[in-house]
Amino acid sequence: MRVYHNIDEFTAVNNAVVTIGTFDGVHIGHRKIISGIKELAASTGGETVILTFFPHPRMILHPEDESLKLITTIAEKAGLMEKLGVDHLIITPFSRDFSNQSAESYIRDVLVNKIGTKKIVIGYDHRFGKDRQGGFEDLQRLGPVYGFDVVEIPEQDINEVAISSTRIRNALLSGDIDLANAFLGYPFFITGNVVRGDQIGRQLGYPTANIVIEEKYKLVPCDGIFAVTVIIADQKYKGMAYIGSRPTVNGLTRNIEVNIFDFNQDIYNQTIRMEFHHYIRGDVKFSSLDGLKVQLAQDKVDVLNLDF
Ligand SMILES: Cc1cc2nc3c(=O)[nH]c(=O)nc-3n(C[C@H](O)[C@H](O)[C@H](O)COP(=O)(O)O)c2cc1C
Ligand SMILES: Nc1ncnc2c1ncn2[C@@H]1O[C@H](COP(=O)(O)OP(=O)(O)O)[C@@H](O)[C@H]1O
Repeated sequence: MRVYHNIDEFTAVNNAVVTIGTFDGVHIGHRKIISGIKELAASTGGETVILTFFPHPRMILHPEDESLKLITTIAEKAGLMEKLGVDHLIITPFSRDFSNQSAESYIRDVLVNKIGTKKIVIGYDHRFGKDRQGGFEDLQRLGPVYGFDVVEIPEQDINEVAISSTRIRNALLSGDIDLANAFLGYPFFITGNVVRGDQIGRQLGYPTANIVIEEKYKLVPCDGIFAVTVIIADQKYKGMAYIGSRPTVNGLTRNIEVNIFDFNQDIYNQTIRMEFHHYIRGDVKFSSLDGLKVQLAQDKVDVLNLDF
């Protein structure tokens, strides 16, 4: 898959089969659309093109506002699309110039001349161009003029897609990992760097790698303990993860930590990926570190008893 960070880097391809959207999570609804464009491309000898937008205008206009949370970072989204076999991913920032184009010039200059669109798969409610004046009707009207077909994604499918992105976010925020993963079609994951903590973990007999996620807009599940797999340098390990403020040791920051099973390596400063499989329990303030230690032994038993 080729990734373009600006639409100007893209040179038109033959028989481009295009879709446009945010695709947060690249979940089962999105996968249906992506397999749709892949089939269309395969039957016409064409190439698949996804046009997505990043950063979100709110991130540029209000960088201090951290309320916007996404299931996937832009890099994770690109990775998932690559795995699905998408040929081209164009990531355009929501610039003023871009959003000030008229609907007709967007269709002519971007979709037709820049991308070479021969088929566009789009929701009935997709809006584009200045003041969101353009829509499905404009594409249908101008398709014959510029030589492309418009394929509508039915209302029911759009609603499903929208519902599942919101439902996945809500499921992750309420600890329903099983539901989130069922909608995603793969285990929810985070990607981050391992940093130093207070080094209490190793004294407890449970060293925990502290993970820091660079992208502030990445959604982190609710506080609690989770059964996870950790991917370090292409190797997979099972483990138990903790998200919370460590009330037992009067922690001041909200941490993401993981005790990795059957593992004993220094991984400070490494980038790791952690996949969430099941929610185990909520965060608890223990009256002593010994109390926490007893619970950690039980958590490990509980995690190892699960199928994942
Ligand atoms: C599986 C797991 C469960 C945990 N549960 C709790 C908990 O219920 N309450 C709590 O205060 N801390 C909990 N912790 C966090 C520990 O307090 C933390 O790992 C310890 O303070 C070590 O911190 P350090 O990595 O900074 O050394 C848990 C950690 C793990 C790995
Ligand atoms: N099984 C393991 N699980 C997690 N981290 C481990 C493990 N074995 C060794 N480590 C290393 O030890 C570190 C965690 O030890 P810990 O005492 O909790 O220190 P810190 O407070 O700095 O996280 C990890 O960042 C990693 O480099």
